[in-house]
Amino acid sequence: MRPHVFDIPLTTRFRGITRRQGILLEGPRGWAEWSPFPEYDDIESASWLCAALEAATTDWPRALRDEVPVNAIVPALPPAAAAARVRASGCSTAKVKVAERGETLEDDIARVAAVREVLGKDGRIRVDANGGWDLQQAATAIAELAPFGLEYAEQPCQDVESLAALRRVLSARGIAVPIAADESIRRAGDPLRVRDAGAADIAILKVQPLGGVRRCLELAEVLGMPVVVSSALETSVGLRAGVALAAALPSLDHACGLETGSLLLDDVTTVPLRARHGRLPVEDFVVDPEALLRTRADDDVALWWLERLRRVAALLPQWPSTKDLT
Ligand SMILES: O=C(O)CCC(=O)C1=CC=C[C@@H](O)[C@@H]1C(=O)O
Ligand SMILES: [Mg+2]
Repeated sequence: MRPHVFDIPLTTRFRGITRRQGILLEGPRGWAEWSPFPEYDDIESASWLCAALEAATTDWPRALRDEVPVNAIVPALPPAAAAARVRASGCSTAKVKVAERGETLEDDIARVAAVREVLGKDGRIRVDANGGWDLQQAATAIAELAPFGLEYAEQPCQDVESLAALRRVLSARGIAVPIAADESIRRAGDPLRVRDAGAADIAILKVQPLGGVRRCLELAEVLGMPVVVSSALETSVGLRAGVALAAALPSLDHACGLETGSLLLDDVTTVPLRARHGRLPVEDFVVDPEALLRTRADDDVALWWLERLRRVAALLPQWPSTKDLT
């Protein structure tokens, strides 16, 4: 499997980064993406590599649908830019980033209000705080945002105990905003703690961090709560795995967070996975050799990623052979 290191600028800053980098690998069953965020250590990055191995060496589980609904993704932008993004997406659900460092609750309210204006009363809005609030701040912020109509609040606080406490506080105050867990599942030693602690109503599942499509299908079953399939900000190669998961889930009641291809300035397939009328097709892709050239990382970046891949592959007993990685 010859690795291709890619480096693609983002259209706008997202989760503190302005470029997306990673490795594409072509295996016997197709192309796979490995793109753990740069600050993740080797152990955490190993489950991302299990997901790539699955994509490269197996076929996707049987698809139960031929397209999947997606949400528009709204980074921490000023209200007018947030509104423009949602309008351009064609989606009737939007996920709005809130609790961004350096911003205030007023910024969040203005952004959510602008998105509600575009979507009208029938559109759905979910917010994602990435654990940026403590319990008190979360209770206040969700109470202020609830009148705009929230489908759910994703990872309002960092730890499982605070999420569980927040659910109790909201329910005692009669605020009917469901809580979704993202980092508390994908970055947790035990992803089932969220269920056992009563910390969430909805589970966010991301294929790469959770080790593959099949692993996510198993997790969805044992978690026993509605799931939302979401991306890890991948190229179309990585997004395809998310689509495969969304297509194979027995029930899919929520739009998926797989519209993030629109945040990349370039992509690697002949037809990039982009939403049309708020949906993505469940279709295979063709990698474009010219796009591979265009998106190729410079030597320093490539060396860093190849070295990282060698170290992390050495942690996986099932990895075919390190000499295949040159
Ligand atoms: O869920 C979506 O609509 C898009 C994906 C998304 O928001 C994220 C992808 C990758 C990293 C994260 O910071 C972020 C998230 O927290 O969900
Ligand atoms: Mg999230």
